[in-house]
Amino acid sequence: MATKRSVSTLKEADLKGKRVFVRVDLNVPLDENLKITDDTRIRAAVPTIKYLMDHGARVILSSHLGRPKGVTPKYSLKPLVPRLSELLGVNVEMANDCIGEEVEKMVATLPDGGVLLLENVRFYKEEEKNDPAFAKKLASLADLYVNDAFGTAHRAHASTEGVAKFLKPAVAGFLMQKELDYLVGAVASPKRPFAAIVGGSKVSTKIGVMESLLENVDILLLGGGMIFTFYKAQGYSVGSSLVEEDKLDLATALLEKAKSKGVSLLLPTDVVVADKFAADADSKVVPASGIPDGWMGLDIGPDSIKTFCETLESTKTIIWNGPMGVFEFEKFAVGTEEIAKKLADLSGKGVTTIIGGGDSVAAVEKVGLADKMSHISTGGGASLELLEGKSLPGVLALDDA
Ligand SMILES: Nc1ncnc2c1ncn2[C@@H]1O[C@H](COP(=O)(O)OP(=O)(O)OP(=O)(O)O)[C@@H](O)[C@H]1O
Ligand SMILES: O=C(O)[C@H](O)COP(=O)(O)O
Repeated sequence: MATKRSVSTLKEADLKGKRVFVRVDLNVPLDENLKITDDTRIRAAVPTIKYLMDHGARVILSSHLGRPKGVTPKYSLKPLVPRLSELLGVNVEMANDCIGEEVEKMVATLPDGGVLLLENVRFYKEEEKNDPAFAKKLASLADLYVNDAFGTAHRAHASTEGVAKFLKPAVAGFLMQKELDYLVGAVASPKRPFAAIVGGSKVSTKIGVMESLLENVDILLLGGGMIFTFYKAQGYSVGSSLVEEDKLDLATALLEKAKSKGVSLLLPTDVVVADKFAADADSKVVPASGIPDGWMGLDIGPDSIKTFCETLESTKTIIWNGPMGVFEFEKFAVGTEEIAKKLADLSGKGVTTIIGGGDSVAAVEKVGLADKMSHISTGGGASLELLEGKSLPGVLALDDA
C-alpha cells in the first residue's frame, strides 16, 4: 500500500500547559430533534482527548458536522457537548465560532486539562477550499496539532491538511494511529491466508478496492448487488437484479486477474431472490445460474453462506467491506449477519478481523458483534481510499515518525 503509516504520534510531544489543536471527526448522525443516534465516533475520539487532559494539555477540539453551506444551525456541534462532557468527565466548553477574537479569549482562559469545542469548521467555505489564510488562523490558536480525524483524513481541508503546514509538531492521535495500523499495516503485511470479503451495491464503487486487494489477498469472496454484473458477464440470466451493463467487461477482467494472480475468487453459488425491492417481498432461494425473469437477487443463499464460512475457517486475516445483501430488510439480512457471526467467532480464535467502514460496520453493529472484531473502522470514504492503496492527505501532512 502506498499510504504512509509511520507518522509521529502524540506520545512524543511535550504536553503540559500546551494549547493543542485536535482535529477530530465528530460527524455523528443526529435525528430531527438533534439527538445523537450513534455516538461511535465521539467514543472513538475519547482516548486521545483524555490522554491530552491527563497530561495537562489545554485541548481545543475541532470538527465538521454534515456538509453545511455557510452557518446552518442544524449543523451546529452544540448538541454534542453533553455527551462529550459525560464521556470525558469534565464540562466541555463550547465556542460559537472556530476562529476570531472570542475564540482566542476562550483559549486564553482554558485551564490545563480543560477542553474547548470549536463550532463546526465547515461553517467557513475556506475549510473545504483548504484556504491557507484560514488554516493559518486555526493554527494560531495552538502550540501543537494532533489529527485524530481518521474519517476525514481523505479530505485535503484546512483543518485536516492545511493547518499542519503552519502548526508544528503535527502528530497523529491514537485513533488515527490504530486505523493506520490495521488498514495499512495488517493489510500490507497480513498473516496468511488473507481473505477479503467485498460486497455493497455496485461494482463501480468497489473497482479500486478489488483491483488493489487482488494484488495481495489469497481469497476474495464477493457478495451484495455487484455479483449480478459478474453473473451477467458469465452469461447467466439475472432477472431484474441490479446490473451495471457498462461494467461487464470489467467484471470479466477482474475474474481473469484473480486467476492470473492465483487468488481464489468465490462468487455465491445460490441467491435469495425477491419479486420486488421491499421488506415484505415474496422470496425464494435459487441457483446463481437460474434467476427467473421478474425476480431480483437481494441476498446470498444458504449454500453460499456455508461455503464462504468454511473458506474463512482456514484464514488468519480477514478484511470486510460492504454488506452481502439488502441487510436493511430483515428478510435479506441473513447473509450479512451470518458472515458477521462467522467473523466474530473467528476473532475469538485469533484471526485478525477488520471491518472497513461504511455499511458493513452498520450491519455488524446491528447484530451486536462490533466489540468482537479486531478492528472496526470509523471511516467510510477514508477506509475505502486506504484499501484502494491511495494516500490520505490528512496523513501525509503529519510529521514523519
Ligand atoms: N443484492 C443487492 N441489490 C441491491 N442492493 C444491494 C444488494 N446487496 C446489497 N445492497 C445494498 O448495498 C448498500 C451498501 O452498498 P455500499 O457500496 O454503499 O456499501 P459500503 O461500502 O459498506 O458503504 P459505504 O459506501 O457507506 O462505505 C446497502 O444499502 C445494501 O442494501
Ligand atoms: O462521514 C464521513 O465519511 C466523514 O466525516 C467525512 O465527511 P464528508 O464525506 O462530508 O467529507
